[in-house]
Amino acid sequence: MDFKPFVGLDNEKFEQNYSRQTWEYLKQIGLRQDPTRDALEQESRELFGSKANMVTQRQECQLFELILRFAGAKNCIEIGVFTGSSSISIARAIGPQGRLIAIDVNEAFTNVAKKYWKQEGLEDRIELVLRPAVEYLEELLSQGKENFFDFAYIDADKINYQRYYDLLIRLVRPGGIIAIDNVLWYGSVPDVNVLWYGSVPDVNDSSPEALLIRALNLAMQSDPRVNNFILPIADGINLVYKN
Ligand SMILES: C[S@@+](CC[C@H](N)C(=O)[O-])C[C@H]1O[C@@H](n2cnc3c(N)ncnc32)[C@H](O)[C@@H]1O
Repeated sequence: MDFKPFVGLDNEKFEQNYSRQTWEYLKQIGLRQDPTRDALEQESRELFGSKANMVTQRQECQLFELILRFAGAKNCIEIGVFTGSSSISIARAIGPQGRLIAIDVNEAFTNVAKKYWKQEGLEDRIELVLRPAVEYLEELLSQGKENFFDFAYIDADKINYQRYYDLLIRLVRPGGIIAIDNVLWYGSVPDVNVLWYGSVPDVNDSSPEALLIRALNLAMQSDPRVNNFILPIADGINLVYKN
């Protein structure tokens, strides 16, 4: 694959100016206070230890909440619920008339999510599906749900990301949005073949996940069906608008 070198102006200067202090400020002041999320994160840590790092980060949740409110989204689908962080934001944003299909395979994780959905009065807006997501998305297509969803969030097993994208691009309506999490996969996705001011970055992860996400990001950049942008927050979100 040939890469075109980046020829636009860039903002590296600004990014380097974000000191540790600025990042702390952004975390403390740039995000809304959210006691439910405080409790959910603490409980996830107590119950599941380091797996709690899977919780979708607050800045992403906040961003989804705003995007969905702007878009007036009603029918949403999420792959990867864990203890409910992102589903709470989606369900809040879609309002009482909205519906979120939340898919996961782990009952212990989603029992925690259910507790917080109930506490927030969101349980009527969320349908939990405990099944492997590929199988369920295929079933939705066979039920005629093509072009049905306003928003889809992909945040589950990375190895199936391409399949999730291929299925969701059909299930989401034109004008709808797909958000894909972890598209930088902790910095392992940048490709050694992409030149950076004539030198190569010192990352070259060839794990199946890194290769797969790298290929997906690359293919999406010129996919005529969509318009997209990788946001460098959290572990990278590919925000995809279906044309
Ligand atoms: C990164 S976590 C999701 C985090 C969640 N979005 C949140 O807000 O905290 C990934 C989740 O994907 C689920 N998962 C893994 N493989 C799956 C599959 N094949 N189908 C559906 N869910 C799956 C896991 O059980 C786990 O809860």
